[in-house]
Amino acid sequence: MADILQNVMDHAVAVARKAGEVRHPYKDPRWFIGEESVAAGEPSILTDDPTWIIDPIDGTTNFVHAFPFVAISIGFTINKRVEVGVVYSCLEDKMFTARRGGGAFCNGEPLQVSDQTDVHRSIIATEFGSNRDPEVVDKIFSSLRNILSLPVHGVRGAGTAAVNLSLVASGCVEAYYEMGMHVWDIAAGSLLVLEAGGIVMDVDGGDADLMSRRILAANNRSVALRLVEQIAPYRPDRDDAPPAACD
Ligand SMILES: O=P(O)(O)O[C@H]1[C@H](O)[C@@H](O)[C@H](O)[C@@H](O)[C@@H]1O
Ligand SMILES: [Mg+2]
Ligand SMILES: [Mg+2]
Repeated sequence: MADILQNVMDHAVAVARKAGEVRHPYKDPRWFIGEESVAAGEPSILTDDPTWIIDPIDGTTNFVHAFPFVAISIGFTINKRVEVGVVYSCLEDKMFTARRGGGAFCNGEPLQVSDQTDVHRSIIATEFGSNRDPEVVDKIFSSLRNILSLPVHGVRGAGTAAVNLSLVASGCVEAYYEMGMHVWDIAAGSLLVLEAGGIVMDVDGGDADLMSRRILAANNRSVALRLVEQIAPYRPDRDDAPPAACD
């Protein structure tokens, strides 16, 4: 694992030098999008530059309540594409790693998504999120009712987007969707799913967009598209939306 991260960091330095950059890729805030740095006022703009996208604790509510799923999520992008993803599920002691074109692994063992094509025999992961706006809550429950009524085998939520994505990559659930989470919740995990043979798209079936705060990750297209038909979509403010103007 240390080797993978070192290679990536070396790559980041090489890309920077090639571009004539003198910035240090591990220290310049423009090379990071982190939950805590953004909360502290740093920008949340994904550029073509090598960028680390970090969530130090994914599953904060779980952590506070000792609900045993908490993860560290580290993604690395170049040209806005995730090149490396690392999710460490702390209490399970599982280190999930993926490198674009290099497969996905859990503690060094290769991962493969489920081969189930029938949504009725699937488990779907999702989250309720933290938005209590009645219109949003209605959409969440509408999607849930539609999916439960398909019917599916079950609906689950680990309380962390990164772990939910690791569950798709591991073949434990067939799909995960959510609206309202952030880029640092999903950057690393989305590559785990792709490299384990799955797909990642928008909840309306369009192209995935890391900054859109919407994701549907699935083991295959047929399960994903059945879910697209059931999901009542809404559009949270994008992660790269300009800050609201002050009076
Ligand atoms: O625990 P954090 O890092 O805040 O991330 C969670 C996010 O805030 C919630 O909206 C989602 O539903 C969870 O899946 C995230 O993992
Ligand atoms: Mg998070
Ligand atoms: Mg967090």
